[in-house]
Amino acid sequence: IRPQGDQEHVRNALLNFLGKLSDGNGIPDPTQGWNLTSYPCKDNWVGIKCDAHFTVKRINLDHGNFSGIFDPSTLCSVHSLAASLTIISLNENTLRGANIDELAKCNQITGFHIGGNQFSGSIPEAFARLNNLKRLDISRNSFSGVLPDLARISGLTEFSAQENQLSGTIPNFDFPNFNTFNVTVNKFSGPIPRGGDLFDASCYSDNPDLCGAPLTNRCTSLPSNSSGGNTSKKGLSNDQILMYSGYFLVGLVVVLLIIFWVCKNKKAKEESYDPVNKVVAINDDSSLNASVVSSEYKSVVNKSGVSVASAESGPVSASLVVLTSPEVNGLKFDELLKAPAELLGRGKHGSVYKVICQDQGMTLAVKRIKDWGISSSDFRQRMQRLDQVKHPNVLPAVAFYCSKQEKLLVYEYQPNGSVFKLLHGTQLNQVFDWGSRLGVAATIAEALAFMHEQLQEDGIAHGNLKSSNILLNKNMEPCISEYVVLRPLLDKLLSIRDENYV
Ligand SMILES: Nc1ncnc2c1ncn2[C@@H]1O[C@H](COP(=O)(O)OP(=O)(O)OP(=O)(O)O)[C@@H](O)[C@H]1O
Repeated sequence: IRPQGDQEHVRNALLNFLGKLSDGNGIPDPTQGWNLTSYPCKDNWVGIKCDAHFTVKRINLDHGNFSGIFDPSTLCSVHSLAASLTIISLNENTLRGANIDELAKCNQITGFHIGGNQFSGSIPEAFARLNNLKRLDISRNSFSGVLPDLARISGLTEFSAQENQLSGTIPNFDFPNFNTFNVTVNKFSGPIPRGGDLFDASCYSDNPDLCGAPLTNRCTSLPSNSSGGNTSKKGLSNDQILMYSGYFLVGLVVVLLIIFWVCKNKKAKEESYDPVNKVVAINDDSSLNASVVSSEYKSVVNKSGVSVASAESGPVSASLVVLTSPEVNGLKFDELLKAPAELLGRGKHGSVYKVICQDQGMTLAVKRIKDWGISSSDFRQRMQRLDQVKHPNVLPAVAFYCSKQEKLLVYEYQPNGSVFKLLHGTQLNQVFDWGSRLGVAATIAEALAFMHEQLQEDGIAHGNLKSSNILLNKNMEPCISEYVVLRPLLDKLLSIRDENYV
């Protein structure tokens, strides 16, 4: 049995509800209850059905001659009523509606019957939240607009909506569950959903734009969603659309993660690329073909991101540095390094490769220096200092690469061999008489004197002057090559002495 206070609340709510329903006139016959001197369950108000605990379960005021307003908020905002009411039946009155969406608060409702009234406007979305609804009768009113997705209410077995002005598509109801279905005389359009043919064509008649079984007019195209129907073009419910969108988003995230992972790995691989090993491999196996050599050089350039630069660009840490040289200005260095290469020879201090750049019409000689005990910064400083000192008989480096383990020097290729080859007769058809030899010696001595004078303060000497490092340029002029490749012998002796002393 409900406490007195609660019953008073319920009584007040019902009287409020009736007041609006009857437009303030109440129930004409006082013997029917509905007054402040009695209680709805205890005194058996007309139209009220309660259970054994005096809880209001049903309100049935069909044919009550009511012409006011049905406002569900008067009932459903009272917690105990909202939790107990299962049926509201107001058929065959002349009622209009207000706050109809508030009915969703009475979520125990299993039957809502307002057939034969004057309700108008659209059916609120909130109706689709009446999860316990089994029977819905909104027939013979003036409802318009599209239906909410009532197909979400899984237990629905009766839907009577005939003689309204409803439009849009018919929700994808679970027709096999239904025992009553009627949407005649409306403005529904599109195909009758799957299973809808369980009901006769008479249940669909007078909807000119409806098509498909059980109607005789066939659907010619996919249903249009422009009228705002609650199903998608392919008959997907909102839930399904939401679900597929979720799958799509998860898929997208996975794909993006994979792309991110692949890119990261690629970058890590590029960063961990060690040109030394490749060069060593070439050095260890002279039968390796030229393209291997060139690809190694290419990766050096790619890694550094440096192409031909002017002298002002200066050194780039652990990367290829292009020094000034009129011959290579404007030449793209990566293109140059893509070119085929061939091993020219191995000396005591490293190997030299001939690299042919056909596009630019240039041929270069690249020397990889082996085991040179000099720091990268020292090497870089020497190269840059040397670049400032020019002599026509000293072959300038056009570029260098410098990392902790690796040092490369790039020169213009000199086509006429070395003084060593002239002296030892390996070059045929070359006459190297004493006059020419003295001329070469004088030229080299002069060039050397110039370099020593210029670089005196820097303490930079050639350190490895010999006939194989005196090359003959295209004019058969002798040029000192590989200046600065080695520290001067004196430096070496001093460092050996220091090491022993320590
Ligand atoms: N710029 C160049 N143009 C043409 N040939 C070159 C050039 N630089 C070097 N060479 C040739 O490449 C070959 C190998 O040179 P490399 O300097 O490695 O040998 P090396 O002088 O005998 O030894 P090292 O200088 O290491 O003591 C030599 O025959 C040399 O004349």
